[in-house]
Amino acid sequence: MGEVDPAFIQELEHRPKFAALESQGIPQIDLSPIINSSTATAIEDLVNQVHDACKNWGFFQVINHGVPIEVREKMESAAKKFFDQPVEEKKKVRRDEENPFGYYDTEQTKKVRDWKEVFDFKVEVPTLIPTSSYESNDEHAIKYPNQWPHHPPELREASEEYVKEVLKLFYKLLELISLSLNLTSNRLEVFFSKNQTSLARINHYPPCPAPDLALGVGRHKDVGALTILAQDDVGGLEVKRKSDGEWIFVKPTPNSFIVNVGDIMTVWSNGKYEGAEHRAKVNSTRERFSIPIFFNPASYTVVEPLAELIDERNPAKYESYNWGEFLATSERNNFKKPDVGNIEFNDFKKHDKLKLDDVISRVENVVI
Ligand SMILES: O=C(O)CCC(=O)C(=O)O
Ligand SMILES: [Fe+2]
Repeated sequence: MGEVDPAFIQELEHRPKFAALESQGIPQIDLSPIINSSTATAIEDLVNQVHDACKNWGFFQVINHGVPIEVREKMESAAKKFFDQPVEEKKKVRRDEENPFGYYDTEQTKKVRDWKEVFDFKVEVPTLIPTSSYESNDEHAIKYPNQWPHHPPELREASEEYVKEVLKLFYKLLELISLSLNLTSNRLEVFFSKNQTSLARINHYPPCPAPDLALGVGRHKDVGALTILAQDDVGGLEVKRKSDGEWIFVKPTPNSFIVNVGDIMTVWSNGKYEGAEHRAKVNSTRERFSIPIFFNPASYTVVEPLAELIDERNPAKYESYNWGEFLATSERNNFKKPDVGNIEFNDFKKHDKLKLDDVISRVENVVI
């Protein structure tokens, strides 16, 4: 084991294989028909592709998405400059009990340390996180600002510009997903129109002396509605294929984004679209960066299967739950209770008969 702290070592069955499968990768979807306002048939075809990808994989990759390459490059270069600094500098903006956003390097997934350091910031500022009750008028809601480092000075502007562009892509995808569920095109947008709690994260995976024993991020599903991820050309992301449970390597495609369905979308769609487990491998020679944005609704949102998608023949498969309650508990517990277990989203499935309180006591490390 040599230089790697045992806290990073994965159980044998969860260690990465180095000849991971690349064939039959996640679907690639060309978004040019919506960027260039195309014919109804082209849009319909796109909607079908989105439907199949969300249903069969929970993951897809988009090209010709409309996010300007210069905006992404600026963001990536500022991110690299930030992480290139000594750890004492980065810790000047570390997350703590006062503010859950900023720099962090001791995250665990399923009780095993991730081989990574992150910088988190909110998409909408200030973000309202409720403390005591979970209503829209919660007087005790804390308004968290983002913490920006002095160096590099351009990180803030580059990040804000990047988020602005990816948000446009997000709304287009939301429309396509709504249509693919036979809903009106703006059905899901309303959940994000005010006080969205979306989180942007820069993941930095340094080279690791034991990439066969540790993971950059252990296996997990994202808990929000939808994630849009930019990965660099190093590669490391693997998705668990639903059809046979094999881990599939997502080959980096220049200037593409990876899109994946989160647990909230699973509930809204009443299980039609279920997110897939994924993880990130590390390697011994090259550092790797990835930038996910986790799109989440307002904290007072009651997450439940959409009325249009349930009837007598298709009853609700999930208990409803309050996103703010989930969020407040997980954000606090992220740094206060390192030793409890992860929320597993299936805990909300009706047949499990578990309520939020049962699972909150097991929150450890929820990516929100
Ligand atoms: O780095 C990656 O490719 C995946 C990161 C991820 O899944 C996450 O941060 O939730
Ligand atoms: Fe993830």
